[in-house]
Amino acid sequence: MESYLGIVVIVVVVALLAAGGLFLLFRPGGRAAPPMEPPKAPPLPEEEREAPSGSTAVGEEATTTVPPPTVPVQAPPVVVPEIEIPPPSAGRMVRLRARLARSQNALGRGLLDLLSRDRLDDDVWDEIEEVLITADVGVSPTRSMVEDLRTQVKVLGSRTPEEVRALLRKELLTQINPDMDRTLHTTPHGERPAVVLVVGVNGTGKTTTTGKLARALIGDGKKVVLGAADTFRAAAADQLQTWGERVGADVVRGPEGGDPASVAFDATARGIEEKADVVIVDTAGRLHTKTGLMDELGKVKRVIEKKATVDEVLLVLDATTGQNGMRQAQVFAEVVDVTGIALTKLDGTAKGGIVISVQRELGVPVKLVGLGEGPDDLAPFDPEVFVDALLGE
Ligand SMILES: Nc1nc2c(ncn2[C@@H]2O[C@H](COP(=O)(O)OP(=O)(O)OP(=O)(O)O)[C@@H](O)[C@H]2O)c(=O)[nH]1
Repeated sequence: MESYLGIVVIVVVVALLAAGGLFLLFRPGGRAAPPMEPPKAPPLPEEEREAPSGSTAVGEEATTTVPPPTVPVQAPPVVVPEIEIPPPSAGRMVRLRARLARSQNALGRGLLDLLSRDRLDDDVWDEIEEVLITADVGVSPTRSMVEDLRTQVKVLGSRTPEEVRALLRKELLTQINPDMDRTLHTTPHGERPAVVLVVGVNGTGKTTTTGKLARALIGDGKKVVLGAADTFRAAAADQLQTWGERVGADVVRGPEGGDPASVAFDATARGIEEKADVVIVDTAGRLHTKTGLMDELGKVKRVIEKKATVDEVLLVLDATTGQNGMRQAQVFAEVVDVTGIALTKLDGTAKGGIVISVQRELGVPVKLVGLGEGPDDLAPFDPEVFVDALLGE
């Protein structure tokens, strides 16, 4: 009987505890304990919210992988290259004349110092001759200069520094010959553009000069088409393409190792089609054999002439290569009628006298000079500015 009463008491106590618990849980205004949430992973960027690529699918063989989700490919933004507006070519040589400092020190100052000495004996004249030869003036122009200077110094007698400078200025100008026609012929002929053929040994700065020239002409308000007929070197065509894109000039190119004449023809045709003022054709200057070069350049020129006139054959010559460069230039001058010289890297040499010797040797004027690596560092050659820069004015 006692054990029966005990069981009843336990049942009553349990029932009371249960009722209290229920009351606590569901009392008015009360809240159930929040369920435990798993910790939140940091939010993924949009494209990563899909299943990771290559993840194993549930219920599949462990070796089977799910193909990567197709992530919508966003088209890259269209980058429209900014077209540059290059400055006009006029006055560039004045702007760049300080770049002739090395020639000024070696040639201009050297001569001024020697000619200012009180006594000009044979030793001094030998030194003057040496300065001229070292600056690449060339043997025969040096002789004629020394002779002229000797005569004039005798006439002058005692010399003031101003007189020496004036004397030297006059003599250098005579040697450079300011009367030569240095105009770059780029005027179109009615419907047909003018054509400039750029020739020279690779490495002289030929492609760079072609690109710089295009900029200068565009700066002067002309419409230009470029022909990358140096098909021998793919990099040359790429380089030209970049130059063209920067200034909005069309570049016609062919397959690597293709026929340069066909590129020249296409470029001329494009020039006519687009009503361009000038077509500039960059050629490969492989000097493997003289006949090979003659055949190649001859063909390029003939093919252009089916559609237009070749107005300029511009020979690019590296001023730092001295007599070696001069010999190569002579080969080009023998195979094609050069009408002008573009003398590059004149900023990097003390041998400014090459202006005199190259004109004398080839009988054609220096029309353009390269005075730096910048895109607008190509200037129409101005003899007076050049001589004044040499003499430090
Ligand atoms: N300082 C200076 N550097 C120049 C001048 N002209 C060209 N160069 C540089 O000379 C370097 C060599 O040029 P090149 O190897 O001749 O290259 P390129 O112009 O493609 O010539 P090609 O091989 O004939 O096509 C380049 O870095 C040019 O920027 C110049 O007038 N002055």
